[in-house]
Amino acid sequence: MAKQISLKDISVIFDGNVAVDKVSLQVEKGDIYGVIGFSGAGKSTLVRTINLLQKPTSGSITVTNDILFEDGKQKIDAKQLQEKRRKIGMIFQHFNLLNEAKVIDNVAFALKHSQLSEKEIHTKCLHLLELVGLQDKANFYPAQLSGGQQQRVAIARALANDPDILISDEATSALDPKTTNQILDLLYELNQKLQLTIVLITHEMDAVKRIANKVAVMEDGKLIENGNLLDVFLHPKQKLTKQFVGGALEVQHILNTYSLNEIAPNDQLYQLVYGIDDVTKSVVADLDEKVGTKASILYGNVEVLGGKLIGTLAILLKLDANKEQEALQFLRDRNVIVTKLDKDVLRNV
Ligand SMILES: Nc1ncnc2c1ncn2[C@@H]1O[C@H](COP(=O)(O)OP(=O)(O)OP(=O)(O)O)[C@@H](O)[C@H]1O
Repeated sequence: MAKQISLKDISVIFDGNVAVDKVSLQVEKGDIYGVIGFSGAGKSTLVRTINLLQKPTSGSITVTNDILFEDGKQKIDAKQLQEKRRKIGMIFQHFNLLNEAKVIDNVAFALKHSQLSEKEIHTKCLHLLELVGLQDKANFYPAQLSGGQQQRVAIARALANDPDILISDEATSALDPKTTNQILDLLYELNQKLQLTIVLITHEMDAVKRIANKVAVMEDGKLIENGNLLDVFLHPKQKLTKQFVGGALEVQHILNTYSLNEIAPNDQLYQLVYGIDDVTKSVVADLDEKVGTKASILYGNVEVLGGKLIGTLAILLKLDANKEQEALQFLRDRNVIVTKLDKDVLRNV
């Protein structure tokens, strides 16, 4: 796959505060690359360097074979940068539409510098509105549309210059869950139909899980983990990543609802994450049968990730140390990712 975006050792420092700390990221053509992290992690700042809306303090940026920034300097002139930016569409949380302009004029706005005739612009805008499912809303004003529809207008506008890349900066954060999924599905459809590379900034793992093929996790300006979605999901290395995958926050919330104080000091809580290939097999039933445990299931969930079924369980094991090791080995031999859940940490979540 061709490299579309290459960020190398990018740092962004604001008045001595390091917002992005030596981050390197490679995005290939056709990727939907999720960039996830809590508020203030540096996601927006990093991604805004791709089109130099934010100049890095150091590092290099290459987009579709052109070096935009290197050795502390911009490497293309203002006109080239303008052209480059047109090939990088952006959508935002608050849509950023012109409220006094009709939907079609909002889309046409992005083409005001193009060589197209007025008629060609009109035809193109109608086509773009059709692409996002809003062909019947061309003459409406933004205020007459729902949030989801307004975001569709913003997507049509972002696609007006036939970009290779679309940056989505928390584009679904202001939308309800159903509309969020509809917008995510639209982005996926556009990715497939137009071979559009998408960089998806979000704080919601569900958004990443729904459409991304790759994911990068950011914390305190650093990229702490990245890779193929399934690899990261099944083998999370960092504590924060473990929290994001497997609905860990939800697991913790549910576990907290149990009376964990009643659990004996030697009883252990584990989170199990595993691929489900054979629906007739139960990993916990096998564990009980083969190792002689009596695992108690406190939480269970199955979801589809990259087309694969992934199960997440939280179980309680009452075992002596030897037996516990045997149980854990049994699970690991079956490619189950086992994470010990700290009861004290849980109480504090
Ligand atoms: N223009 C700026 N001037 C000074 N500090 C900034 C500027 N932009 C961002 N920062 C700081 O950089 C850090 C990273 O912010 P950034 O917006 O990139 O994080 P984020 O992960 O995208 O979070 P959010 O989802 O809340 O936007 C924050 O501490 C923020 O206050």
